[in-house]
Amino acid sequence: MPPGGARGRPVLAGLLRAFLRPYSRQSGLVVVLLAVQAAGNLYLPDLNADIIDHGVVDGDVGHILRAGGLMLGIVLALGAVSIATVYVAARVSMGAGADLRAAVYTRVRSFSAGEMDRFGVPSLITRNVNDVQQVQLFLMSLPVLVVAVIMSAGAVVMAVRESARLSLLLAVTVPVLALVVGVLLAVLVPLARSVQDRYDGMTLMLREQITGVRVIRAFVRTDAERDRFEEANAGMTATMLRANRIFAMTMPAVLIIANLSSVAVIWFGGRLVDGGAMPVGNLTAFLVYILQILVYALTAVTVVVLLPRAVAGAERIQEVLSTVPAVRDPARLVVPARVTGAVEFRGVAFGYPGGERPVLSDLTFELRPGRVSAIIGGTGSGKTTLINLIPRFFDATSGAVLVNGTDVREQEAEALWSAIGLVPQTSFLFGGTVAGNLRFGMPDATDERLWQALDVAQARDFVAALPGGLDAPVDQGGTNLSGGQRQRLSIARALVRRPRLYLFDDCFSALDTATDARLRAALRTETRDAAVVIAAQRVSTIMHADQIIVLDGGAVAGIGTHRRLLAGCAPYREIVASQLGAEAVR
Ligand SMILES: Nc1ncnc2c1ncn2[C@@H]1O[C@H](COP(=O)(O)OP(=O)(O)OP(=O)(O)O)[C@@H](O)[C@H]1O
Repeated sequence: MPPGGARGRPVLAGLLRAFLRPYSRQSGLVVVLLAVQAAGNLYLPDLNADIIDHGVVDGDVGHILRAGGLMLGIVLALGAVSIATVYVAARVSMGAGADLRAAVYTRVRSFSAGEMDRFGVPSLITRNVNDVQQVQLFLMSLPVLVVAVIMSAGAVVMAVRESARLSLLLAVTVPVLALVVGVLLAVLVPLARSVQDRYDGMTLMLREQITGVRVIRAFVRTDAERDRFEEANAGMTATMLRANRIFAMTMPAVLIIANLSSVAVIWFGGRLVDGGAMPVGNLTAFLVYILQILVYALTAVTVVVLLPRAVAGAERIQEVLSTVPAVRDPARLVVPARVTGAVEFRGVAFGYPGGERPVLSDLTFELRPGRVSAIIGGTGSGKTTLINLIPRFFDATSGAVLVNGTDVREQEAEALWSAIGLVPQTSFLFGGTVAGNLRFGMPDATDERLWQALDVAQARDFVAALPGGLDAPVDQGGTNLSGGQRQRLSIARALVRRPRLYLFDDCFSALDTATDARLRAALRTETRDAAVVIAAQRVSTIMHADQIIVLDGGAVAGIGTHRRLLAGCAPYREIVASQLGAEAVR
């Protein structure tokens, strides 16, 4: 069902109800203040009629001054009430909007890699920023809608009070107005929804084009991509223009109805006044009420037009809020007796959600503390997937992964992660300084500790050469550093924490062979008591490991030392021969 359909509106209403609940007292106050404003505004024309009928017509200057003074007092009081309303309403909508954003953020933070993949990062950002803003915008204009409804209904009542006979005119005006507004909305609502969809598409395209700008240039696709953008931009402009053109017709349409109604009121009202059936003051008041009905109907339209985008936003937000992360802490936590860094895979199989075939199958092995274990395999053989099962980024489809002798599914995630030093395949640095990045997992680490970690990661020289050294600035994503420098800082960041279990996911590939060798030699001493797991494609990186696990198509093809595997594992021999030459396998 499209956004804004029968399912969409309850989603928006439900979301508003839930997030306005903590502000129910302030919201109640806003409604009361709005009602006071409406009552005052409805009373003013009546008071004006009184001045005309009993002051002007009777020539009673005292009455005019008294009623005029009262009018002035009411107008001033209404001004004060209006300021108070805006203040409280703004606090409610800003507060509820902030809570909504925080709720989406907290939920996204609890997502496992599976949910992240399902939504996609750009979409999660748009939902947290743009969609929340749409809902907030609607929330901010809700008081206008409330006023419009109270005022229109009140003006009808007051008009009938002024003259029941003349009110028969309303039987014509109101349906005509309803028809015009109905037609406008029927055209505008789908257009507004289409603007929202195009806006989404445009955001996605821009994100892709800006992120991939180097690839676009390298493949000489600049013109083609510009055309794609211009086409989308023109489409969006055309839709918005159409919506605005129709919206622009609203004002003249309502004005025509207003003017025709005024003529009719004066025509028929004049006759009633002439015949003595209606005082002239009531006629003026009646005119004002009719105009109020029309003006507030117009205001309501401007708010209702925001509805489709808010509904679409609410649906997308609700989708995030109602997604339960597949990886969660268990109800009963098991705390491992000892944190040793030991890892055990027991008959583990894994398939990505929606994937046809399992990516890993029947994995059984141990990764022991004090030893370097390597995982080697061709591209796509499942090395990263295997590593990701250890910190429980995904859960095994069958079998069990044990860390520190306990199933990872039974442990508290934060406790599990604090025992692990992970260096991902693609290093990621945060905007800030070198020291800020290194202290990411251990905020109170001393400078000495940072330099020690940089030493092991073979990064001391380049950091020392940076202006500012440890305080040298790092751009978001580490874009002001080379791939190898990023990689080494990312390794140092893991070392600073001195965890019991290191997971190096193919992170030595950006280093030249000599640096790679020096780094691994230094690592040996630094990580003496910890369990070290290195996933790699390069044989030279892992050949000296205590234990090498050969992955082939997601299954274990052999486990052993370099020497033993050369003797008895054909897939390993193939890998070695392809990288080091036939000589190496003789
Ligand atoms: N998020 C994902 N969703 C679906 N399938 C995935 C996902 N990530 C990886 N795969 C698939 O799982 C398989 C194993 O991928 P994985 O990244 O674990 O391999 P790898 O051995 O680390 O490869 P490389 O050395 O190229 O990094 C591949 O066939 C890949 O297409």
